[in-house]
Order: sequence, then structure tokens, then C-alpha cells
Amino acid sequence: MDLKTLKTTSPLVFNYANYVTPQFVANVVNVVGGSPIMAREIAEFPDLVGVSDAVVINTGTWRRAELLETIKLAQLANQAKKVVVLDPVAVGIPSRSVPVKAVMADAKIDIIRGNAAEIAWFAGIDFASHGIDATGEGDLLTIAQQAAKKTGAIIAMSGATDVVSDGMTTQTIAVDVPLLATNVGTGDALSALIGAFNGDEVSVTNTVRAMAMMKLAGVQAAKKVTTPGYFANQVLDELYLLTAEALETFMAQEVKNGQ
Ligand SMILES: Nc1ncnc2c1ncn2[C@@H]1O[C@H](COP(=O)(O)OP(=O)(O)OP(=O)(O)O)[C@@H](O)[C@H]1O
Ligand SMILES: Cc1ncsc1CCO
Ligand SMILES: [Mg+2]
Repeated sequence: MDLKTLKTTSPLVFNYANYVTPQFVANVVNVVGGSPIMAREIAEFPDLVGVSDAVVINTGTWRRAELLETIKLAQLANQAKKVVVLDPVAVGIPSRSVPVKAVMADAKIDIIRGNAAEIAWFAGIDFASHGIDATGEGDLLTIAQQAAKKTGAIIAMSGATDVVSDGMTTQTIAVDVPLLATNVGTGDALSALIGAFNGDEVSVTNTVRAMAMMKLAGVQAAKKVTTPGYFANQVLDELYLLTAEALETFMAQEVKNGQ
């Protein structure tokens, strides 16, 4: 959906969140006009999936005791034809790949949002990382395209250059806003935003809209504040203020087709 539709229909985004950043994630969904809800109790999943437009699974603070529940959640969303977004935090660390492999083996993931190192793991390409951060360099387009082909999911790779690919169509946004990477949870929130924009239909375009929105909010915030604490709040304000027209203009200027 476009931003106008998002604001009028207010998609409900069910976040199976990590325990580090749920407040920021919920606020990002809320300020753009969506409706966030967080839950971890399996008995609630059928009800919550039923009323949700998108399910976002973040494996950032997974626990083995909850693994079967996470898989069940993805399966319920599949059955209800709700978009499933996976945020595979630090999946390159072997212990962190356990929940990702398990969910992907037993359910269909529509969209995977991660930084370059996380996406490279799905592509089977080496890429340096440091915990939750990507630190290496590589051919970003190839990594995103390979990951899309191997997983069958739309890949939303974030960083100084954002890349979205379904394996055939690939689009990039090369706009460097280093402060965006200083706020822990911007990526987690971006995954939820992707869920919101894809709530009616899963597509590369809807995924690019979410990536562009976070990027543009970062550009606008960086014009006003220069330190991370204020920046995080300013990003929320800019997301709140951003109009559908401003987003479409930014996309017309900055979204490029990749090969
Ligand atoms: N160097 C950068 N320049 C511009 N934008 C960036 C940069 N790094 C990240 N971003 C932006 O920050 C947002 C989050 O991406 P990032 O790659 O940091 O996710 P992440 O590593 O999963 O973050 P987190 O784990 O903190 O949630 C995206 O909107 C992305 O475009
Ligand atoms: C710091 C951190 N550790 C696990 S999840 C998370 C938030 C970034 O995704
Ligand atoms: Mg992350």
C-alpha cells in the first residue's frame, strides 16, 4: 500500500519482538499511522494473527523454550494469508541461526529484512560482522539477489545503500545517513514498517516504500540534530510529519533499478 492508504487503513502489525527495542518499534509503527501490537503468549496467537495485517518475527533475543511457538506463529500467519517478515538479528553467529533455520524449514517467510552481513548469510557469501552490525564490504546487489533466489523471499537489505530484491527485480536507495545506524533498533523498526506497507499485498514496491520512508526520515532528522539521542527522537518526529507526496518525490529521485 502507499502511505496515504497506510494512514487511512492503519494496518495492524503483530510484532514478535526482541526484548531490546520493542518500545521504539511500536512507536515507529504508530507515528506513521499503523497500529502495533506485541505478544509472546502462544494461546493468543490465533486471535492476534486473525486481527493483524502483518506478522513480524524478530529472532534477536530468541529462547529455545519459545521456538515451537515461533514456528506456530509463522504457520498461523501463512494459513491466514498474512504477510510474514523475518528479522534475523546476527544470524551469522551459529547459535543465532538456530531459530532462523527452524522457522524457515516449517513456514513460508515472505520478506527477510537484515543488514548486509545478515543477508549474506542467506546468500551463502562471506561478509564481516560484529555482533548485530555489518562491518564488511561486498557486492551488495549480488548478495541480495542470491539471497532472494535461495530463500524465495523478498530481500530487504539495509545499510548506507538499501537494496530490495525478489531475485528478478532489484532496487536500491544509496543515501548515506550514518546517524541512522547509531540508534539500536532502527533496523528492527524498519522490519515492522515493512510489515505495515506490505499489509495488503507483498511486493518489492511496498518494501521499497518502507525503506525509503525510514531513509528520508533520517535525512530530515540529520538536518536538525547531530547527536544520537536527539536523533532517535527526531526520526520519530520526521516519520510522523512525512507526507505521502514527500515520500513519492524522494522515491522518484533516489530509488534506482539495479541489474
Ligand atoms: N551508514 C548508513 N547510512 C545510511 N543509512 C544507514 C546506514 N546504516 C544504516 N542505515 C539505515 O538504518 C536503518 C537500519 O539499518 P541497519 O542496517 O542499521 O539495521 P540493523 O543493523 O538491523 O539495525 P538494528 O539491529 O540496530 O535494528 C535503515 O533504514 C538503513 O537504511
Ligand atoms: C542489541 C540486540 N541484541 C539482540 S537483539 C538487539 C537489538 C538489535 O536488533
Ligand atoms: Mg538488526
